[in-house]
Amino acid sequence: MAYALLGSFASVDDIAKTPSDDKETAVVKLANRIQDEGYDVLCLPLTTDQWKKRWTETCISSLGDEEHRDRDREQRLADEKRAEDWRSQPAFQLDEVTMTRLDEAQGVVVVASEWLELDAADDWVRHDAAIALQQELAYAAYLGIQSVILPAPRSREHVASYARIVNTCLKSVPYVNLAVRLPIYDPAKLDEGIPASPFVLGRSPRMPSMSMPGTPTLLVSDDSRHAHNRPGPERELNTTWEMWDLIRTICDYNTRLSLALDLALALPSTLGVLNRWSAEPVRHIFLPASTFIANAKGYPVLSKTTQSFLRASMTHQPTIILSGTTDRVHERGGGAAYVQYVRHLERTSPVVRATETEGTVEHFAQGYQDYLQAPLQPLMDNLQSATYETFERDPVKYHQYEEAIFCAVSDLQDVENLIICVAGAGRGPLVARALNALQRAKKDAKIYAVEKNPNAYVTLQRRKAADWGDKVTLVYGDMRALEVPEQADILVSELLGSFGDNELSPECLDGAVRFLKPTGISIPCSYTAHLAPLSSAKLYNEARSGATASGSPAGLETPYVVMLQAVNILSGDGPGVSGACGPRIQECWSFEHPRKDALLDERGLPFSNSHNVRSARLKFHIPHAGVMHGLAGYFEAVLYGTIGLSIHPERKDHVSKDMLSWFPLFFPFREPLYLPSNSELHVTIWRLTNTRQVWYEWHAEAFLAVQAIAAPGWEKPRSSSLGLLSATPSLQDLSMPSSPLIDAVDMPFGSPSDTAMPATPVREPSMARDSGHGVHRARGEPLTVIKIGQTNLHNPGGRSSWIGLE
Ligand SMILES: C[S@@+](CC[C@H](N)C(=O)[O-])C[C@H]1O[C@@H](n2cnc3c(N)ncnc32)[C@H](O)[C@@H]1O
Repeated sequence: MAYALLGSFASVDDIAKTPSDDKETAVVKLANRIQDEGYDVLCLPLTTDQWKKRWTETCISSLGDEEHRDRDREQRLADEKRAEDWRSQPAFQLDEVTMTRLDEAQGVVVVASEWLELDAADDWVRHDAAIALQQELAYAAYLGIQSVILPAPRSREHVASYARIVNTCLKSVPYVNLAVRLPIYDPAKLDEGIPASPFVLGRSPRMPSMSMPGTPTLLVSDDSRHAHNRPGPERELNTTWEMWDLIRTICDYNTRLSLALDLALALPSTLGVLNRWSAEPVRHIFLPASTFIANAKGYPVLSKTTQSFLRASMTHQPTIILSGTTDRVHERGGGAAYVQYVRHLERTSPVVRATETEGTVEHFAQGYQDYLQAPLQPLMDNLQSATYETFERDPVKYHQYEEAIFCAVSDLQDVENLIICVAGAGRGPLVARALNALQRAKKDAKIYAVEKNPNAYVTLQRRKAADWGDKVTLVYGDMRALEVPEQADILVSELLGSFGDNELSPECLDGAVRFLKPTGISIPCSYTAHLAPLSSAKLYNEARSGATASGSPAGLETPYVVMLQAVNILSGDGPGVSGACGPRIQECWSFEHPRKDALLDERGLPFSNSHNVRSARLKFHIPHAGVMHGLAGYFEAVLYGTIGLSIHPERKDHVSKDMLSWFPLFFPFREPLYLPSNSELHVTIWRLTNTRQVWYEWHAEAFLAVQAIAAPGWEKPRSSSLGLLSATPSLQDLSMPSSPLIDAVDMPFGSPSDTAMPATPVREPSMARDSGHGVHRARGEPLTVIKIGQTNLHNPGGRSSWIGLE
């Protein structure tokens, strides 16, 4: 099965060089030829150099710059009239477009005129570029083209203008998918002495030729050309991503807007930063032949980082667009070598391998990746037979249970008349596993199987009649209310949800523990909920579409079960700016069984559910800037001894590899929360309850460390008893902050330094990085932590989502 489509880029020259005849145009011939060469998709520019020439003459030459100031007035008026005519009725001439027929346009990906500067500093250039882009998109829509790659943004300064134009285009061309072309980063900016591209700073007349899709260069800020302000790689990488984040935010996360990542330049080895693209809608990847290096035999291969990146990108099922493959950039292999190599990367991608290997979660979950499902409510609802059947397909979960029962039974060698109670038996798989374990341990026991689902109870009766006989006694009813004739030595249950307690295992086992002898064993004996901050534009959009459809925030205040794929966990291991951060994925709370602490009534039941209320406040270190769309929830359970169940991403393979039964939980945020590099995230989550329901509420705050530099106008005290202060900075001393959000930071208060002075945004070069593990102070420069953002309180009072106790 192919995960990626392979695209071949044909330039205007390629089209011109391909002879056409009455039956087939050059474009149709090229499309057929590339299919024979193993490609799936033809990618080509929509317009020709004639269009660029006319647009440049019309819109740039008429601007009246130095060169044209001397022309006579009449000529200038005529030029301006021509431009106005075009603006009021934009249309192409025949030779300005590469395609005119529907058969040419079928299935192609087109590149809009890459020389259009939608983020030009000049208002007129920008205005006319916007009209030109709309004209191109309208023409693409006329031909039924579904995918258009937009000209790349080039200026951080004017990217909002770029985004505004793209948003207008998304509204005016309703059916075309647009992709923003973006290099992952621009190493030229790190290389002092290399002048910024004339393409970036200059106006359109000096634009490069369109024979190849030129790799766009980003203009971070004009200051970046000065050595002392040069951005580090992290900032450079952040800038391209932040541009994308701004564009998609201005376009309100439009699902027709995606990314065309440009891999023309060698990738940095900072893989942690590259992970962020996994949470973004990467639909196309540009891969020119020049990106490849030659191996020892002269064949084209990619650098290790690019290989890993491409392999990981297969989750997006992107169209990988190769260009220049016939230009003999490499000695050996010819054009076919590039195609074979990319297909090899696809085959050896871990995600592709996992998906194609039977028995893995990835194989089992095909079609469910990033698909939001409402969690089961097995207490309130009666499950369908098909749902039980899906559970029963997981060999790992039942194997773990059998091992746990086997070990517990073996440890109870001395107990006579052993009794096992399976609470919530469903269709009976745990009963069958308990019988297996007993046989293996050469022990006899009486088994009680308790089930409240009347329909599953019929299946249990059938199995008792056919397989189990007198060894098993069935008890129909709710374990919180019924009585069993005798107490058990081992209580087996599987009432766990993706977050451990979210299918009300604690509440149900409060009732079932009455069936257990005081010395008895509960399998599971404990379970723990875990959380991690998550970025995923896809999940946010999915949850939001539910909320928009219903007109209430419910969709964004409901935890979902979801097989996570196009996501990025934003946290990293490390102490963070406060020094108090926990690991990348953190424990929230635990439940233990049998529990010893609850006060019980005469029937052995707790008086209220207050003992099952929980809360957690977690601090996460955020090494790389990202947008948080919610929290990923996981659980781990100890069944018995060292035997457990885990969906914790870092431990599941050690504890219960290839277990299929649980996908993680996703707690969405109503609004995305921007987290700058080296920030700190504080998450508070509560498990709350009343007599009828259990629900979660969640909230997050973001903090950033800044150095205590005085605000402009503040004067350094002549002698500071605190001894903390650096010299009063001038305004020029404050270089551009690494994130636009830092500009919006208020003066802090309540921090130790605020008695002496307010803090202002930090000067980035003095914020030393601890190899991605937090920020430490540069000598003599104090850090203060300021709050930079927060979310709403989600699901207050369980207004949008809850789990029913009745
Ligand atoms: C997640 S299913 C597990 C079923 C089975 N043990 C298995 O592993 O396939 C949980 C089962 O517990 C039952 N259940 C949930 N709460 C219960 C309660 N309070 N009393 C009795 N049965 C309950 C449900 O009807 C369901 O059959």
